[in-house]
Amino acid sequence: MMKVVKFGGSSLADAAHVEKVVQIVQEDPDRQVIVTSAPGKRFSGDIKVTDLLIKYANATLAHDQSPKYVDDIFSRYQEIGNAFHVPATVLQDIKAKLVALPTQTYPNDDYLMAAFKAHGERLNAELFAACLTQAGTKARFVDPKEAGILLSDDPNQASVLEETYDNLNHFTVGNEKLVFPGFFGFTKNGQIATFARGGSDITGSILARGLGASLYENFTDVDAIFAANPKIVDDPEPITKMTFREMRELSYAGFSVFNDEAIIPAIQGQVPINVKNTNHPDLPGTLIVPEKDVTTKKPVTGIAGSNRFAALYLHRYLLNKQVGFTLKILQILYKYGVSYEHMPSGIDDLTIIFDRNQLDNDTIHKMCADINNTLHPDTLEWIDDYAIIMVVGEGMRAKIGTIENIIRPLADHGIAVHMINQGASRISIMLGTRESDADNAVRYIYQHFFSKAKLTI
Ligand SMILES: Nc1ncnc2c1ncn2[C@@H]1O[C@H](COP(=O)(O)OP(=O)(O)O)[C@@H](O)[C@H]1O
Ligand SMILES: N[C@@H](CC(=O)OP(=O)(O)O)C(=O)O
Repeated sequence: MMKVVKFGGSSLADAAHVEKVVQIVQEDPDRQVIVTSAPGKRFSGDIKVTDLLIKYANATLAHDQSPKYVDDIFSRYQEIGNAFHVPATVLQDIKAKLVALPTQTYPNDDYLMAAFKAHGERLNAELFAACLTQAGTKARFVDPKEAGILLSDDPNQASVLEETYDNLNHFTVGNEKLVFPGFFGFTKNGQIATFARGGSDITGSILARGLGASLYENFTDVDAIFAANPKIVDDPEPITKMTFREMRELSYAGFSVFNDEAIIPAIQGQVPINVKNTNHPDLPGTLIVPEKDVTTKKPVTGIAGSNRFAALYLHRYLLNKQVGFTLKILQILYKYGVSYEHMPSGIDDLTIIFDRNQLDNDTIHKMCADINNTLHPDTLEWIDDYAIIMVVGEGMRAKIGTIENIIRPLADHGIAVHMINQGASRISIMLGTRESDADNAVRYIYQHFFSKAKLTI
């Protein structure tokens, strides 16, 4: 029985939190592999170390050599290191690595950015291994290079290469605690590459699969994954158990508590995930498993909303009769290196939904002009203000009429629904709304399905 345990930035933000993390690691001998994020926000309005490193990278690119960037970052590690009385050499080494970042050579600015960002986790893993050792538990830092965590050549949006799992298969977990930095790995050329933001969850999941863990524990700052984002809905119900499929859809659509790509390695390795609170480790948290008992009494497990989308609406009469129309659109997207998220269609209409974070204004402009010139649609409209609401639940499969219960509260409150996608996934219904309506849509749907009076129906 071996557990991989990941601690998010909120769990490692300062010495008081690191103290709790040390206790959590020490109280269960199965917690042998630890994954650390960079120190996160200590209070609302604080800046995560990853964001401080991004500022430092941008300053370096702008030839700004002010020492304030290193000072701000180093002070975060120093506060933790001093509280644990780690040997002076540990903190000296952290400072030296930060100072050296601008002097290294990088293939281009994107790789420079990746290397700077990765040091948030790298230095925190080194520091945490020293803190554990100080607290009497034998621990060592593991470089992702040593473990063979190989990533694609996308420096800031990398994905894991399959060889990683062969490499991890040969990696031995002994008696000492192993502390891995999350968020980054190495390309085959030996360059640092990071996952997208929030990617330390992915590292934990890769290690859980690759090292054959019995459980992947993901420690954060909430008691559970709730049925709706607690920043949108007051005091939402905790989800005690959900399936991998439910988690994947909910995290895709806004449950930022668990990165949406991070579920994939856990699914491949069939490793259950337990999301728990570092501040209340005795609570059960949320268990994410391959299958669960389904009840139609509670068809909806969670409701998520995300504003990170944009849509291209296209109307042309007899679109359904035109051979190769969609192909031509896809060729244009391919030409600009753009992937799409969803493409719901009618007889004469097509809506293409994009992840807005993947697109800059120049690309949007050129892509729309190309579509206009090549396909001559009757109407072409770019909708920048687009949100997706996802209502998810394994129980929806067997329950008739759920769609009505989702739409009715929105209609009652005057919220327009621009798109409904039901059927593609059997366990979710996706709605498109204006960004300004997204939070209220989540609130009204939540109220309908989770208020106690409604549940007894
Ligand atoms: N449905 C949800 N349930 C719980 N937390 C959620 C949900 N949706 C969004 N969150 C947010 O996710 C946060 C935890 O994720 P994150 O900030 O990435 O933590 P960490 O620093 O531990 O990686 C919570 O503080 C909460 O605000
Ligand atoms: N530190 C990185 C990676 C990460 O996963 O962080 P966290 O576990 O705090 O979400 C980020 O801020 O994106």
